[in-house]
Amino acid sequence: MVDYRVEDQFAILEINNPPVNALSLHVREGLLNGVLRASADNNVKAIILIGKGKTFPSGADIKEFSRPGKAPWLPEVGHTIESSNKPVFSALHGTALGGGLEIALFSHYRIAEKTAKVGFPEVHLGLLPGAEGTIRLPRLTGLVIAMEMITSGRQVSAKEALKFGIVDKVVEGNLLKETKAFAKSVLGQPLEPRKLSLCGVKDADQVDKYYEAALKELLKKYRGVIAPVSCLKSIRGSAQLPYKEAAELERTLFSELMSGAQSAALRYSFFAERAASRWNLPNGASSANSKPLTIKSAAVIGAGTMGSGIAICLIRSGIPVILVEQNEKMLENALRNIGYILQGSVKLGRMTVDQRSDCLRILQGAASIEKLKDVDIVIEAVYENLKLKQEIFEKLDKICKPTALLCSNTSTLDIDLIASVTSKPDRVAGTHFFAPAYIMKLLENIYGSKTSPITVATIMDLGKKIGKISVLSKTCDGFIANRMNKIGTEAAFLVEEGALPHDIDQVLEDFGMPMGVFKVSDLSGIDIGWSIRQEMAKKQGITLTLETHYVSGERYSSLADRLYNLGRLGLKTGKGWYRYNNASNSRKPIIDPDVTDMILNHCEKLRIKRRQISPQEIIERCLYATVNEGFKILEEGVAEKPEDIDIVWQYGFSFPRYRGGPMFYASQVGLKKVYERICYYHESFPYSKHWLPSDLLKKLVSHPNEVPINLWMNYTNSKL
Ligand SMILES: CCCCCCCCCCCCCC(=O)CC(=O)SCCNC(=O)CCNC(=O)[C@H](O)C(C)(C)COP(=O)(O)OP(=O)(O)OC[C@H]1O[C@@H](n2cnc3c(N)ncnc32)[C@H](O)[C@@H]1OP(=O)(O)O
Ligand SMILES: NC(=O)C1=CN([C@@H]2O[C@H](COP(=O)(O)OP(=O)(O)OC[C@H]3O[C@@H](n4cnc5c(N)ncnc54)[C@H](O)[C@@H]3O)[C@@H](O)[C@H]2O)C=CC1
Repeated sequence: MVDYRVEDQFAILEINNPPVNALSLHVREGLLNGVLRASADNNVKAIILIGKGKTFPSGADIKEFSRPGKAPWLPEVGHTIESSNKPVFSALHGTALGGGLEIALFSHYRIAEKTAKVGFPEVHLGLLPGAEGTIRLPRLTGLVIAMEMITSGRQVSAKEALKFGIVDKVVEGNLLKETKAFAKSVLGQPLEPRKLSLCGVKDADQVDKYYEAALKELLKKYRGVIAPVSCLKSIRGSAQLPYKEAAELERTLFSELMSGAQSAALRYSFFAERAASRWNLPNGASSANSKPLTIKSAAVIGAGTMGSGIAICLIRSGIPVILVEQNEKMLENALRNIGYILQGSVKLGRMTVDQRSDCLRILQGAASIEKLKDVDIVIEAVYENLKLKQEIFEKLDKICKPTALLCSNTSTLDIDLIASVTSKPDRVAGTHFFAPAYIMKLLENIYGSKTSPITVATIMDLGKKIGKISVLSKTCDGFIANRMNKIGTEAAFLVEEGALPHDIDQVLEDFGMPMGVFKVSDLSGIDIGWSIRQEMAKKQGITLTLETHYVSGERYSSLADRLYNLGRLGLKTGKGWYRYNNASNSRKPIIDPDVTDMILNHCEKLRIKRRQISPQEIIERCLYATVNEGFKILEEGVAEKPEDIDIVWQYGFSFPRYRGGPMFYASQVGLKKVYERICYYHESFPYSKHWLPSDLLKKLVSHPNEVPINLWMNYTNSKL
């Protein structure tokens, strides 16, 4: 794991632990033994630590954090490095992160290859750099930069690291050769001034001021997240306490974070995200054995909200797009709108003026689909209407080249029904983007019964290329995301039973959702849900009234229909579940007594006796109903593994990452407890079929050994 050799009186300790040279136990042992051996060898003048392959160590081995660890610990390795009688040089390339950067900070000198990046990403894992990173970095950079780098987890370039004083030299070419050359130039100089444990923090007298300012920012930016604040406390300790005591404080804070629920969820999320990019189809095809096609050109049909956003995602990644609308006028409007959106990105500093021009240069409009014969992929984003989509796919089947992939952005429709009108159903799939498509990171890809592995591999790969997190779902009504989301339904029932919209929103926001469900509904428009419900009723041959309380034996809430009838369509009309001060263009929701009156009237008419509802019930009703559906989705193979579901929720619905996702959350509460509450709610609400307990969940609770391994979370010890 650490190769030891002596060259030109340099002991070279080459860390070899692919893929990212994580500091696993054997690497720590190798470093410790290597430094001791070199220190005792009279033929060695200096020691060089370097990574083999693509990087210097990118951190501690996160997998080791979930099991009891073993000494030597990183701080012990670090102090052995610092107290060596020979100068130690860390030669950085790739990504020197976390524990990797800490090892470098224990070294006496740091040389970075020009393209290297350094940083402390621990905060993203709900941790702090616990091998004295919070004590050492401020000694090099001063407090402000250390606070910013450690609480944000930002990686900085070699050039910036040089400016901040983190590295001593930036080199080009052969890193080892350049490090030796640098080493020769400083050999013989005293080591004491190079030992950070002996240095002070230069702006220590300003610590209270910097701490207060940073804390204020953090509390605003990372509501409910604890690691950034712990990072800050530890950095404050670095300035206020003697080195040893500061290190002890850091250790205490690190242990608190490590044993806490937030870090467990964030570490799970790190691996879950990577696991979601791996997929297996029932026919044995998988991400490991299927190669994607290269997508060099694309077409998007329908330039409304979604189509325009999808086109932006593609052109931003350099993929030329033909955007198709119904007529020239609509096309012109859409192209102008895309120009404005990109202009907004320039204003926000997300792209340059030149990049915007490059994007627009590869965007072409068309008012007919006849022009699509040469494109590699078509993404259809017209209205959510099966007949219309089938007509379009039938035409595309005739016009497009035989190798072209034909994809739909449908949010609910069965991909098999869309594919059935084509002669090449193996080339048909769903590519479900989330609104706004040019911002939201999730791409939920959907395969039908005939979709080929190449098609799946290509859309999963395309997602990655355009900067999305791709997750694969089998086709079904609503796929993973929309099928599982029971929050809105249960929230409306809770309002009928006694809660008020702002009570529910507050509880969901306190849980960590960025916005409560009623605020989201106002933002997207009350009319959107209304049209979906009307369409559904039409399909079933039902007429919905304001008194409708059951539809086909299922409980139904007409509260939102009442809002629609009152013209309260949400933010756009200045009134919805909340009121908005449109005169001042404010998007701030204001609690509206008229809505409370409307709710009370509704309940009176339907003879619903209202009662006090606790925050606990709100969370249980909204989340456990969702979790129950999640288990049904797993059972049916719609999602292959729980990690896929949690990643869909994190990136599609902004579920707080520090809670892992609904499935992880349920595992932390305890599946047995969740199951019991689901059974209780099923008994209480027999007319809501989403409370019918999932068989898989029942089995996990009663006969866990009979459940296939992929239906367990791999990266956590789920509690029963
Ligand atoms: C008696 C008791 C006494 C107790 C005393 C205890 C004292 C203990 C003190 C310990 C202090 C430790 C302090 C510390 O500083 C902690 C850390 O260092 S935490 C880790 C910080 N580093 C990171 O968070 C980096 C995470 N990785 C990345 O950001 C990216 O992987 C990276 C940029 C490095 C590379 O990206 P890319 O090329 O895109 O590759 P992938 O992301 O796909 O990764 C490839 C592969 O590698 C796995 N992996 C990556 N990083 C790690 C890691 N740090 N540990 C383990 N595995 C890692 C990743 O999961 C991928 O594998 P898959 O199989 O695909 O999942
Ligand atoms: N709006 C949302 O939040 C999301 C919507 N979706 C799905 O995306 C699809 C599109 O939705 P939106 O963009 O919201 O709808 P939209 O109404 O904003 O846009 C649809 C566009 O399709 C165009 N169109 C209709 N028939 C056409 C044809 N024959 N040829 C070319 N263009 C045609 C319309 O002129 C319109 O501009 C739907 O299937 C929807 O379910 C998916 C995810 C989120």
